[in-house]
Amino acid sequence: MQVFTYSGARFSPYGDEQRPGDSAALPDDGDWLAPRATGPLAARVSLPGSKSLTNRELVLSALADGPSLLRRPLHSRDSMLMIEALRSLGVQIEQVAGDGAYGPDLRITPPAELSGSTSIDCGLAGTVMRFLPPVAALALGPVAFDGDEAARRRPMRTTIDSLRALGVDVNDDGRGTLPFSLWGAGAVRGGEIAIDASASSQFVSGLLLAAPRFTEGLVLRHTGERLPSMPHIEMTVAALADRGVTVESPEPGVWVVPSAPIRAREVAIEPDLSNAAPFLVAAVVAGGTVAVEGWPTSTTQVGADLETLLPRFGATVRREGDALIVDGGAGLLGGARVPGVDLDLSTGGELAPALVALAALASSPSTITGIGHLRGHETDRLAALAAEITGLGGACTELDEGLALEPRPLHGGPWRAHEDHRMATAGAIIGLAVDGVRVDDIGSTAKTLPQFPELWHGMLDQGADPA
Ligand SMILES: O=C(O)C1=C[C@@H](OP(=O)(O)O)[C@@H](O)[C@H](O)C1
Ligand SMILES: C=C(OP(=O)(O)O)C(=O)O
Repeated sequence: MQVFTYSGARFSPYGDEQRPGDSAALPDDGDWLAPRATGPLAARVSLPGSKSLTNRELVLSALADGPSLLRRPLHSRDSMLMIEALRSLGVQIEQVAGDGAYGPDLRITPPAELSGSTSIDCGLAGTVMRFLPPVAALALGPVAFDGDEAARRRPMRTTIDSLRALGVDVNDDGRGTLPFSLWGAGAVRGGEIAIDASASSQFVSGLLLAAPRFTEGLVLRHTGERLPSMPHIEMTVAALADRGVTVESPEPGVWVVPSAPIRAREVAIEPDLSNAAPFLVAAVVAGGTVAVEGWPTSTTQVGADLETLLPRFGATVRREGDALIVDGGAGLLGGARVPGVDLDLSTGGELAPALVALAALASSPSTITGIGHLRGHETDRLAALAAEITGLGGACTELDEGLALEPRPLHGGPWRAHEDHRMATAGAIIGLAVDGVRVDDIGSTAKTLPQFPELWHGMLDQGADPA
């Protein structure tokens, strides 16, 4: 069995070896020359597991009443960071042989008591920095949290304030970001607290995941004006329900979590539907079809919305067997008209970079709103998308809560990933249609999809027979 390593800032499931497919496209300066599409596609793509599901199930398994088994989990930098952090809190996590194409299954055995006196590297993973502090508060002893330089710019004040409101001893420098530390008392009493989760749904999810282990459970009230990414909160509530914990929501923005055992279970992780976005968008650009295999019939993943979003750009979408198939017809490259869109993406901000890249190639203007909170993602995604699209000759301007795009002919040039996996894949989308787009850090895709370069090349190599 292939040995997966969990070390190094740039995670690779291939250990120190170079990832297949990378070398051909890497010029001397280390940039990745995005491959052009040369004709309509006829591709089938199978993707690794969902980051959001994997990291939730890792946390719930660590807090459960016995050993759990995750089948076909994601193996990427974000899941590696979660695994290492949980191990350092005393959780046993072993790789066991499974039937997944992208690595082993995971058996997770919770300790009798979580142990503190450790430090946790959050990397750039929002799920690690927002989900683990409430878990660490259940451990005994000090736990320090830090991450990448870019992670120190992501909002954390709500996590810090909510822990304090729960009576946890937190030490920070008042900036509301990493690094900070807390002193776990071995238990959290719980009760009722109010938080402002307008900067990230992960503040809510992090508290809900640990709350069944609070002595009195939790009544959580969101007080801010907006609450992004609701499907991710629904995913958290559903994952808890599947483990025997019923979270009630008596009114919008209020969740009531009982103090209850979190059941151990075996769970199969669905493919990552947000990571399907660039592949499915490729069919709209290149024309022809891209099928993503293993598309769930029902899911809490917001990537499911691609089924209704991509037709707005002129594609047709169908299901065949277990696959979702996007048919781009002649495709933008074959002369099909790809209309711009007016979209509110407040529920699915994760999909924004791929859809903005497509909108930059569209033949009429687009406005994408409801995504102000993307300024606190891996990078300020609104500034980054506007800068990179403008750098290639496009017209993309920032709005208060979104982006406005006008059709312009694009030219090749550098595309900076800003350490953001979804910026890197957005550059790959534009590079399908524009010669000479060079992504500076394709390795950033290792955050949630280390196999991106070879899957992308593999998709393009499966072009339709011109006859
Ligand atoms: O809970 C989760 O797994 C996530 C929630 C969302 O965060 P925000 O609410 O901060 O956008 C999403 O964008 C992120 O990629 C994953
Ligand atoms: C915002 C994202 O990640 P994170 O889980 O680090 O918040 C993302 O993957 O688009």
